[in-house]
Amino acid sequence: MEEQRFVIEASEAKSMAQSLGLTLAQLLPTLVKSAQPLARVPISKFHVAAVGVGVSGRIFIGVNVEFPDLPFHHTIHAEQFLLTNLSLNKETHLQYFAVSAAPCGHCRQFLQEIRNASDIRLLITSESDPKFKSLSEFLSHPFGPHDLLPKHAPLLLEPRNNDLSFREIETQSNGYNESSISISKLKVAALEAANDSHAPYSESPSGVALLDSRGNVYKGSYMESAAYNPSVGPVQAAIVAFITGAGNGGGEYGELVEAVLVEKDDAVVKQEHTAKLLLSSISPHCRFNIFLCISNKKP
Ligand SMILES: O=c1ccn([C@H]2C[C@H](O)[C@@H](CO)O2)c(=O)[nH]1
Ligand SMILES: [Zn+2]
Repeated sequence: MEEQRFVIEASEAKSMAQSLGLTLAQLLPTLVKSAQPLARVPISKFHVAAVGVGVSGRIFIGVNVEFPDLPFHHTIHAEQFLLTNLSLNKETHLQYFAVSAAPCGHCRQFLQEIRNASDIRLLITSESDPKFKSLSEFLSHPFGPHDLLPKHAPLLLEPRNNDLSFREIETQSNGYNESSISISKLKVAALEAANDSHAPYSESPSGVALLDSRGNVYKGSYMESAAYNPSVGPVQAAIVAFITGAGNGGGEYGELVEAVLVEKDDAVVKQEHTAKLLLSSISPHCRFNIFLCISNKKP
């Protein structure tokens, strides 16, 4: 039960709503306050929670996560956390969400990565008369995937396979002896995450897998924004997986002991240095490994 705090199964969500005489959408704002303490906000102390419902009827929670000692752009906004949580759980569309404060411009932009984003409905619980309104009311004249991609290209949350693999003969690692089982396991997980990565703008998908001291693996896929800057890095995505999966949201980053990043050898956007920086800051003893992959997609 504790482990379910960032995802509520559809049947449970439905019975919660029914017992309160509410629709699923109406239930969302009632869950925001209890989610706010899950935010990790050592810098601002400003707890943001976003609670959304997907097409499956499952409810997902997102909170903001800040990293002291690093520049602000590493921060994960609650809305980005929410979308990462949906993506990790293979939820293909976000319908409604309630959030404790008005989404910033950067989050309004990141939400554009979802198909028919303007129809997503959102409610701000801190308003005096909170009501669901369409995202298009918060961001008119949007710039988004439709400006850059072919119409039928898979968007964020939609199934994809980037068709990445390792070369037959391993050519590159950081020199670390790859004999350990944990590294091979992480390598497979990080490649899966890279194959799920939403990186149509740079065509530089990447994935990270993290191992904690209890042997649990957490995967994270890089997710790009058409406007570039609001993108979510693969380490950030894996941290979301760690926070949501590490039991009651209380996992300490110091429990992370091993990390594997997989990215393309000819990527124009490279994660290596940023990933290393973020990981070494939050868990100084976490070993970092990088493995390069190739794309089997025909140009
Ligand atoms: O849309 C927003 C705006 C801000 N924040 C977070 C970022 C930072 O942690 C804190 C203060 O800006 O609130 C969000 O999570 N979502
Ligand atoms: Zn934001």
